[in-house]
Amino acid sequence: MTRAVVVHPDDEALAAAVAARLLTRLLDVQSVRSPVHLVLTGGTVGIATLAAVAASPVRRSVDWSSVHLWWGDERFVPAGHADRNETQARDALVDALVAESGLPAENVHAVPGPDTVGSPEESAAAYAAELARHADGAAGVPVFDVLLLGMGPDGHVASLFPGHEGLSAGGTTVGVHGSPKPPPERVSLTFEAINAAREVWVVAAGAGKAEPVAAALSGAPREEIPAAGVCGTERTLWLLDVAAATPA
Ligand SMILES: O=C(O)[C@H](O)[C@@H](O)[C@H](O)[C@H](O)COP(=O)(O)O
Repeated sequence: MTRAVVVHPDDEALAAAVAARLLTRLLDVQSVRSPVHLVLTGGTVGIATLAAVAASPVRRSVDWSSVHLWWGDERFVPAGHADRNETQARDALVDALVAESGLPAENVHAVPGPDTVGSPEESAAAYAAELARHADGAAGVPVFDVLLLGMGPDGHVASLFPGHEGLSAGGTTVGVHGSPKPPPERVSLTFEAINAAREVWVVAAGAGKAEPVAAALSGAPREEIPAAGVCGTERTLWLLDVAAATPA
């Protein structure tokens, strides 16, 4: 497994570069295997990256008919709610891929919300079952080709927060309560599921991320800095802007 850190001038350049890197990676993977499994993230930079993919002419080079989209975490709010990572991803890119680029609607694997299940735990169980239905590795999830993660100022990734019960959860998914980042109820992939990905890309921008970035890269305990606990089986990329890469 290799790890690399790539730094960009600012958040706009970062989102554009991650989009270009992602599209190129999808093309490279599709030249050797199919289907491709991509895990999306919420957050400012995560969604900006999807918007940059939508704006790129290279988007037309990808065979979206054999791509599956998943989420690393989801807020436990109803389908269509503005706070859902899915809603923001659909608005930025996903609905256009379904309407115009041949992405099958059934390949968009949304995490169930309170409009269809009764609790974050029920949602986590349903999402785990969907992941298992597409599993091709021993981990009970598809072997994700790229798993995108934003990172919070406390070092959280997905909805794995410092000191929270999700950090030690077994299995592939976990229901989260009392999230310090609103909304409080969420569903998240576990470290086990995240680290089954071939490539994990942590994307972070802004001075507020510099301290957890430095801590994660210097080996902080994942209980304190969850971002320190993510690792792709083949590669881990830290894709940053200068502000996030510059410790105070
Ligand atoms: O559901 C969420 O909120 C996201 O999945 C979360 O993990 C996000 O990626 C980070 O909090 C970074 O968000 P920003 O890029 O907006 O700081």
